[in-house]
Amino acid sequence: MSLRLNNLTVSYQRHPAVHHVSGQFAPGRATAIFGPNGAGKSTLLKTMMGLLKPDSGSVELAGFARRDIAYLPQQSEIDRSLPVSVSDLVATGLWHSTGLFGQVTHAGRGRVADALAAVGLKDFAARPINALSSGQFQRVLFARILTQDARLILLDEPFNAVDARTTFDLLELIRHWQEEGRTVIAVLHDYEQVRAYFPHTLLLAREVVAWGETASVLTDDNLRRAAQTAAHWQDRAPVCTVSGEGTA
Ligand SMILES: Nc1ncnc2c1ncn2[C@@H]1O[C@H](COP(=O)(O)OP(=O)(O)OP(=O)(O)O)[C@@H](O)[C@H]1O
Repeated sequence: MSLRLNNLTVSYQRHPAVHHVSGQFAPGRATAIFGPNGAGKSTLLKTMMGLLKPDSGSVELAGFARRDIAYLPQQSEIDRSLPVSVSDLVATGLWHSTGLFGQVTHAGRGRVADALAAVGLKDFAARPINALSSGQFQRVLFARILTQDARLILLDEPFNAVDARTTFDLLELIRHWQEEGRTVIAVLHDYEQVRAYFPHTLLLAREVVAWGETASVLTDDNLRRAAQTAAHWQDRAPVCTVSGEGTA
């Protein structure tokens, strides 16, 4: 199983947000995508998920089917007003096996209960999702990933507006996922979290600044280069010569 980016360029109105990015994610490990604001991190994740179309280059998913991939967007992009319960939402992680309108089986209900227990929300199954705190809601979304049994897990700033205890518990879950050989790719802003839980890092500033083992990537020199690159393009983002619009 591997996930490789081949010379990937993704633009909005021809302004590249991700520019000629190539490399391979470490299989069965956790990689952090780290970089300044506007560096293209979310754009890259959405492109890997197939939500944005690249102008050029490709995302090569060898050995992963679509059903193996879980994607957690930023909480701000999720509509929580739907009148569904915690267990209903977690059960949507089973839709690959149940079909969109299929009945959840007894075994499926057991998986939902196990997933809720694993994220510390055993007694929350019947709670409406709009009656949860940000931290509790993030636990529910991680439980959904557990029921899906995803092999490739993409997380966009999963700990934004999440309390310290929940962050710690979910980071431990990410550690456990690696022990199970799952590939985790997460956009993060917290340097200490990256160093403690993510053996690999892609430092992105529209282009790859560095990509490899976290200790060798997050050096003062590389971080300075990433900040300088960001300052440069924010003044005047160039129009890429590659034609096409990024939005799928
Ligand atoms: N829908 C869009 N339409 C036009 N431009 C966009 C759109 N989404 C993002 N951009 C621009 O693309 C660039 C990369 O944005 P992206 O959200 O991928 O960065 P990021 O690294 O995730 O940023 P942050 O850390 O601030 O969340 C930014 O300049 C942003 O303004």
